Amino acid sequence: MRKSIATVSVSGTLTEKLAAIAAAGFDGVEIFENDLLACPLPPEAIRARAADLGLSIDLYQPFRDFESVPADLLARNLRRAEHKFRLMERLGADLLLVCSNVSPGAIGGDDLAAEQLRLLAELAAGHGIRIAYEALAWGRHVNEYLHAWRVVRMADHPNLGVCLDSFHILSRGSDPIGIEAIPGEKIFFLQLADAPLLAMDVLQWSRHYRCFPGQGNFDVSGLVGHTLNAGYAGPLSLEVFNDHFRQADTRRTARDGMRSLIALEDTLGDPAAARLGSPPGGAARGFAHPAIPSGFAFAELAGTGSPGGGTSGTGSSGTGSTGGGSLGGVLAALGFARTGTHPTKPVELWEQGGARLLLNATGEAPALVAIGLDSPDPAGAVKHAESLLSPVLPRERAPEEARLDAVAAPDGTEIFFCDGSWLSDFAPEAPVPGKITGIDHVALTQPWHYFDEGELFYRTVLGLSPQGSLELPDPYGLLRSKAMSAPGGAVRMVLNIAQVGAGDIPWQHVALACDDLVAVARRLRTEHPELLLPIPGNYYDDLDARYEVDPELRDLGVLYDRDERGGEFLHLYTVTVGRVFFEIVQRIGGYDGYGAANAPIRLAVQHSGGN
Ligand SMILES: O=C(O)c1ccc(O)c(O)c1
Ligand SMILES: [Mg+2]
Repeated sequence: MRKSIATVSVSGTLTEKLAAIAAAGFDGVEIFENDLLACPLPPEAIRARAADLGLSIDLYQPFRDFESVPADLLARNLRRAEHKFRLMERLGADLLLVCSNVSPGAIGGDDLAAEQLRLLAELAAGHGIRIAYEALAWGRHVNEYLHAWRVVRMADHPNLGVCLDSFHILSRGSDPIGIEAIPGEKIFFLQLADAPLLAMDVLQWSRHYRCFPGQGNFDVSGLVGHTLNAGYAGPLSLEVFNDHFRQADTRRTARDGMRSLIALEDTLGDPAAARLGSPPGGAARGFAHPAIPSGFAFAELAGTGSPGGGTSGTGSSGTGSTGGGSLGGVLAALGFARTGTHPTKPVELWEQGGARLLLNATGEAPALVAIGLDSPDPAGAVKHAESLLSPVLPRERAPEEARLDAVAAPDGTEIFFCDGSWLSDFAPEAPVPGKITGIDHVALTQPWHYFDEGELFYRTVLGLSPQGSLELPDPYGLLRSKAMSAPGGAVRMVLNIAQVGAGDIPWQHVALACDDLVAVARRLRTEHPELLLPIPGNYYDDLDARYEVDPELRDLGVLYDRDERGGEFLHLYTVTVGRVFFEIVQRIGGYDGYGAANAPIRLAVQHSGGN
């Protein structure tokens, strides 16, 4: 299907927007009036610019507060429309979006609205222009899409149809099945936006929190399915008002919008996937995906060598971090052993149980740089990622080394798709037995303004489903956090926003699973107490008040959480090395969360180191 986007959806000047939209591969644009008014180019030059870029101008918008007005105002509105039609002729646009009147002075009654819209359509016809009437969710009288359709049907003019906008329909909880009752040729345009579920005034919600399909909680793909069933053959057009997008990189946002439409189309191609669409508040929507990862193959940490040698990164902030400790030293203290080295690269394999960590001696401050995922079809996974505009990373490798395909996540983390053959490069010794059984999850910081892009990437490229979104208090602000997981929790990722208040949150972490956290904590407390993040006594006083937990947790610095079903979570944190720290977790009784209630305690200690 043709893909379009409203210029209001991305940052920049009109010419910057057009260039970015074309570069992202869109076929057309909706020109938002403010962008045109502020543009120094005359309409003819904008038309030529769009044509040079291969973009059609699919719609001009919005035309406001036209219908349901007293006679004197109608005359003025028709004059205003006449000016816009002449502008559109110069621009080469033949579809005008008219949104339902929001003015308190608008007069009720469908007869009047229909009669006046009919006059407008007749005037438009003289210019070869058509009118797409859109019910704004906060329209004074017309605020439901089926109401807009009734008015359009009553007006009965070939140059008048409806514009459907997924936000206005789904934000009001209207059932989109009714779209199928509208003849496809009377649906002149389809605008798409998703949004997170928020209990707030619908106008504020629409103007600040819309996002691309797949980034929020609406079943946009289900709505598109109904619209196609009705016979709609026009473009899928993104129309997103979002405070972050307005500040983000123009090209990056346009590309992300394109990714969302490609992923949405994937769900349409597969009726079963389309049916996975969830109602507001329901479970995650599924995207068609060839190869959902089945586990963590490894996490790769850059920066340090072994405990004895190599570079050792130092903690960035004085407290809550090891002074000059190396990642290898921390891993050894956690019970990991170096089981292999790469034949051609300064990379070591460290293992314990099913947990595999690569230490890559790059000489930089320690950081989590890559994640290996076990994939049932690595080549298919990369092709899928490429189809969703993710950059595939070039790899240098010796001919005898295993082929490893990787793509870059929005935060720069390299994501490898693995089939197991990579391990033979390291010729590993048998891993030492230990209490740690595997990687439970990794937590990555997303760049400021690109949180939604991160979610869409993990959802569509990796096939993970969002588990829930949280805002966690931090001493200097609020940390936005979202957990994503593969079925059964085989792969779990936590996305955190990278900026709180004025400062960056630089940390990433790897959480390791174990079956006996108390035993791990006892050993650390005895042998390496300096590695344990100190947890305030006040936390344990509160824990005592809420739950009857073993008093030993306080001595060991182990944190605790319990879910409504009685599932329990025991976890501890190490101090930070460079940008990285480790968490060790034990899930009991089907606990499926991440100890979010305890994260603010950790953040405060990491920031202040107990001051
Ligand atoms: O917020 C608005 O005013 C507005 C304008 C035009 C649209 O198409 C829309 O969905 C909302
Ligand atoms: Mg709209």
